[in-house]
Amino acid sequence: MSVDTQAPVPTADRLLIDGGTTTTRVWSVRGTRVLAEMRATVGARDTARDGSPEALHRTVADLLGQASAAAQECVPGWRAQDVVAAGMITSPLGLAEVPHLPAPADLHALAMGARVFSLAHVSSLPMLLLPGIRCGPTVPTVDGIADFDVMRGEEAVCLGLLEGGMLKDTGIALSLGSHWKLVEILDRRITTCSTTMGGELLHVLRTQTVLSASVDNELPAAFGTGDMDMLQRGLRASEVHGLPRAAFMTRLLERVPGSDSRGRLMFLLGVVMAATLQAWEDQLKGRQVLLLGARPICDAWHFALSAAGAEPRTVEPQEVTAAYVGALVRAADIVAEAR
Ligand SMILES: O=C(O)C(=O)C[C@@H](O)[C@H](O)CO
Repeated sequence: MSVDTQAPVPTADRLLIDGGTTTTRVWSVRGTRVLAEMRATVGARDTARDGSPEALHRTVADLLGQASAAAQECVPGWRAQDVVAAGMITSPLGLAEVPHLPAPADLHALAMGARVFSLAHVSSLPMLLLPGIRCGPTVPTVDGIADFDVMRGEEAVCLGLLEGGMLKDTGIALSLGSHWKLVEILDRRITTCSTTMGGELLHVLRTQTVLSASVDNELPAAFGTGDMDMLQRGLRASEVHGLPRAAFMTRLLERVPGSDSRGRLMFLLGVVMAATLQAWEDQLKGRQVLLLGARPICDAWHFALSAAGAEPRTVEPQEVTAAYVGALVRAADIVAEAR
């Protein structure tokens, strides 16, 4: 007789939150089917900058309302039973803090570490907040700080990719959001991660420094040979001269006849990437790496990692979203089953 060990197909109506460093997304779902997605460029970074979580709390309340209205419009009778959230929104810069779980951890451990909150100013529904994961010693020391790291949000995506079979039982994923984070998975559990502020650093250099006059606002949607050439030159400049000097070269390039703002942004991207890649190169050589992020950033990393001897593969953004949604729904179901 065969025993069916498959999890039952989820059917509940829910609101899900991915609360990141710079962006907050809310999905209304039936089971794992997304009915609507709402987003705003407000996140944990705003709480840090303002010294108050007010803007984030207000944004979350608005997004939950909008996602509910959109779901009810497309599925009459849709009614959320709860809100499930992960990411920086479960940090002290978010809605309420849930302590990190120690690595190694799997989806079941994540669900068991979740906490239910009642936050009436944000939603009338119970809110299940999932923890992030910490890697390294329980209490880090100054000397050992390089061996310590944390994540909030990326663990849900990676565990969702594992559940969906996109990630093998053992593997590496590189998440390319506000923070660039390398996540290692061993025997279906997250074991380590290494984080750089690559995304935020690029954003700040591009928008808040003198370089904002030298570069385009957005990366090109698709790269041509000229783009790749400038990316490569930025990578090299950073390796040889270090990030602060190579970043200034972006401005100096304005004096080069024929140089344009698109090429200079590609150069700057290469500068920031090289400074990140240095720390990871040995670990990645010969390894398959799943790239998770916006298409242009993934394309740039695909190029740099291939050149560094790794085997990168880009996961489509809709598959990353499906993995995130799947992990949040599964974790909430595990919590419900355990009650
Ligand atoms: O857990 C925390 O407190 C972090 O600062 C982790 C951060 O890097 C997020 O993972 C970004 O998504």
